[in-house]
Amino acid sequence: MTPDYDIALKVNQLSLWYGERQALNNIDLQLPKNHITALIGPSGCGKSTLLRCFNRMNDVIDGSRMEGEIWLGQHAIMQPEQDLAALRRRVGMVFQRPNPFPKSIYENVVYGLRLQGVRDRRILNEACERALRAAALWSEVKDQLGQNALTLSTGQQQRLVIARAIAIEPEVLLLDEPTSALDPISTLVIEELMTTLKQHFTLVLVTHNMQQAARVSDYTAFMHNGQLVEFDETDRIFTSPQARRTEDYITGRFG
Ligand SMILES: Nc1ncnc2c1ncn2[C@@H]1O[C@H](COP(=O)(O)OP(=O)(O)OP(=O)(O)O)[C@@H](O)[C@H]1O
Repeated sequence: MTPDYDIALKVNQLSLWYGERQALNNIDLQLPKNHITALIGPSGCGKSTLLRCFNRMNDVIDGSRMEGEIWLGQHAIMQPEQDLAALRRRVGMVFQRPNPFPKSIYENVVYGLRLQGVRDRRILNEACERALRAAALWSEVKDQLGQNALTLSTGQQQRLVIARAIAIEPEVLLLDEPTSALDPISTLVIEELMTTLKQHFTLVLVTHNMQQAARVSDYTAFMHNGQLVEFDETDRIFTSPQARRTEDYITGRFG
């Protein structure tokens, strides 16, 4: 069946092994453009592994091996000759713990543009402001752009890292438990931010927090033992899941 939304990422029969251990088992999935998809499931089910496939981060893990296809738009990203730097310009990533560079706020945000060879100060300044505004951080830091990023609070650092990721205008933003190191207020700020960012980007969110998945995501994929058990609109996953395993998980019977 053809879905009634545009597809940003398409996964066909994807399997992944770490050595002998199979971590992903024959995943088929289509992630809608300009929406937030949450990946949920019990610890060790393969959420982060699947997320890391989308920018080929698993490549650096010794002994990992993948089969299947992933399409970013019209572009197959699994070929050995894939330029990984080019892929990661199109697919940005934010981790559990904010990881700003020990540089100024400004230099953190324009880092990716500088790597691309952008030298024009006016272009860098505009991109910096645009990204910080989009990351809901501009009003807090606009008078201290030269300050070391490590002096910001953890919640501000996470928004800075998001600004750094979106400054180079990727198509997809991968978020691996982006609020698990944050207090409840900073968590809410990031959740609101995610819902505004989807106007411009496709977001994929790994979260342990089912309330968070229910609050912010449009679609939810429930994984178990390396399999994709169910993918649907978030409301349907949480109100009328089709699979018994999904129901057991969301009602707290396991995981
Ligand atoms: N670098 C690695 N080397 C070997 N095995 C790994 C590696 N990373 C993950 N695994 C294994 O792959 C399986 C899936 O792990 P993954 O981290 O993707 O799950 P997860 O659902 O994100 O878990 P969690 O919610 O605890 O973060 C687990 O059995 C894990 O032990």
